[in-house]
Amino acid sequence: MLRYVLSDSGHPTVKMAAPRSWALWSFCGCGWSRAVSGCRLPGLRSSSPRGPLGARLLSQEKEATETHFGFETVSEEEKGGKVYQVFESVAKKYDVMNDMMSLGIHRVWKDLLLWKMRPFPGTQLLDVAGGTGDIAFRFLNYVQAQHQRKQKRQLRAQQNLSWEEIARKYQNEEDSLGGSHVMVCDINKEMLKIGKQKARAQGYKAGLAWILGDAEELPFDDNKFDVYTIAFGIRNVTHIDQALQEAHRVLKPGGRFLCLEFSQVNNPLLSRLYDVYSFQVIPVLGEVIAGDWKSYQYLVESIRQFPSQEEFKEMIEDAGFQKVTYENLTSGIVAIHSGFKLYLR
Ligand SMILES: COc1cc(O)cc(C/C=C(\C)CC/C=C(\C)CC/C=C(\C)CC/C=C(\C)CC/C=C(\C)CC/C=C(\C)CC/C=C(\C)CC/C=C(\C)CC/C=C(\C)CCC=C(C)C)c1O
Ligand SMILES: C[S@@+](CC[C@H](N)C(=O)[O-])C[C@H]1O[C@@H](n2cnc3c(N)ncnc32)[C@H](O)[C@@H]1O
Repeated sequence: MLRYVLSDSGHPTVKMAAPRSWALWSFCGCGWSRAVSGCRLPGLRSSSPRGPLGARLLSQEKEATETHFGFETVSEEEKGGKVYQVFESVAKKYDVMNDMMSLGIHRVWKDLLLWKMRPFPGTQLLDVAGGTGDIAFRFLNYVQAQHQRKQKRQLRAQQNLSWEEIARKYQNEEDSLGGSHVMVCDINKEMLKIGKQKARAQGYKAGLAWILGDAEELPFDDNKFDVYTIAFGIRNVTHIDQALQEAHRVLKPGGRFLCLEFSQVNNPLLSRLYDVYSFQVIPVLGEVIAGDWKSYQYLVESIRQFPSQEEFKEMIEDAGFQKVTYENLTSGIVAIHSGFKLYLR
C-alpha cells in the first residue's frame, strides 16, 4: 500500500462540514423525483447560547436536531435508537438477506473493497460498523494467503534446506498473519454476536477482535490504525461528518480511509429497474425471509437519502482527508470512496 506524503506546499485543514442535504422523494410509478429538498446548517453541538444571537442559534439548533430515518423526519436523538432496533431485528437474517437482495453480488463488492485495500503484512485495520464480520473475514483471508505466498517464495529460494530446517521455519512462524490485525467495531450487540458466532464456526481466532462502539465517538486513541473501513454502515450514522472526523483522528498519518456504500445509479434504465426492485421486491423479501418489512423499507429509503458520490467526496475532504477518489460498482448502485490522512514531510 502506497503511503503518500504532502509536499511542503499546502496542508490539510478541517473545514466546517458541508451542509447536509436532504430530499423527500415521490415515487409515481415511473420513477423517483425529488419532491422536496433542502439543506441544513451543520449540526450545532454547542451548549445553548443566550440573547438574540442565542435565539437564532437555538432555532438553528432545533432545525439542526431534525434528521431523516429513511423518508421519515425524526429528531437526531431518535434516529440512533431506531437504527439500533433495525439491526437488532434483522441480525439473525442479515447475511442470508444480503445474498437474496443483491443476488449474491454484495460478495463481489466486498471482495473488490479488499482488492482495492491491498493490505500489506502487519496492517492494523479498523472495520467500523463491521456487523457480522464480512470485511474482517475477507481481510484475514487476504493477509493469510499473502503470508503463505511469501513463505513459499522464501522456502523455494532456500531449496537446499534440510527437511528439519524447513519444518523448523514453519514451526517458528508463530504469526501466520504477518502481524496483521483487524478490530471490528459496531454499535449493535446483536450484530456483533452473530459475527462472533460466524468467526467461531469458520475457525477465525488470531488477528481478530470485536468491540462495541459508536462511529461518531470511537473508543480508540489518535493515530492508531493503518486502514479504516466502513461498509454499508455510514448511511445509518446520524452525524456523518462526525464519523468522518473520527475516522481521520484514529488513522495513522499516511493511513487510508475506505468506504463501501450505496450511491447514485448513473444509468437511467437501470435506475428505474433498481427503483422498482428496491421498493416492490426488497421489502417483500424482508417480510418473507426476515419477517420485517419495515426494516427493509428503511434500507431502500435510506439508500435514496444518502449523498451522491460527489457530495460524499466533499464531506470526506471536509473531514481532512486528501487524495479523495471514488469508484462506481454496478453502475453506481454502490461506490467505494477512498481517502488518505496525509502527513507533512
Ligand atoms: C436494514 O438494513 C440492512 C439490512 C440488511 O440485511 C442488509 C443491509 C446492507 C445491504 C446489502 C449489503 C445489500 C442490499 C442489496 C440491495 C439494496 C439490492 C442491490 C441490488 C442489486 C445488486 C441488483 C440490482 C437489481 C436491479 C438492477 C433491478 C433488476 C432486478 C433483477 C435483475 C432481479 C429481479 C428479481 C426479481 C424481481 C425476482 C424477485 C427476487 C428474488 C426472489 C430474490 C432472488 C434471489 C436469489 C436468486 C438468490 C441469490 C443468492 C445468491 C446468488 C447466493 C450467492 C451465494 C454464493 C455465491 C455462495 C442493510 O443496510
Ligand atoms: C448494513 S450493516 C453493515 C455490516 C457490515 N459492514 C457488512 O458490510 O456486512 C450496518 C451496520 O452498521 C452498524 N451501525 C449503525 N450505526 C452505527 C454507528 N453509529 N456506529 C457503529 N456502527 C453502526 C449497525 O449496527 C450494522 O451492524
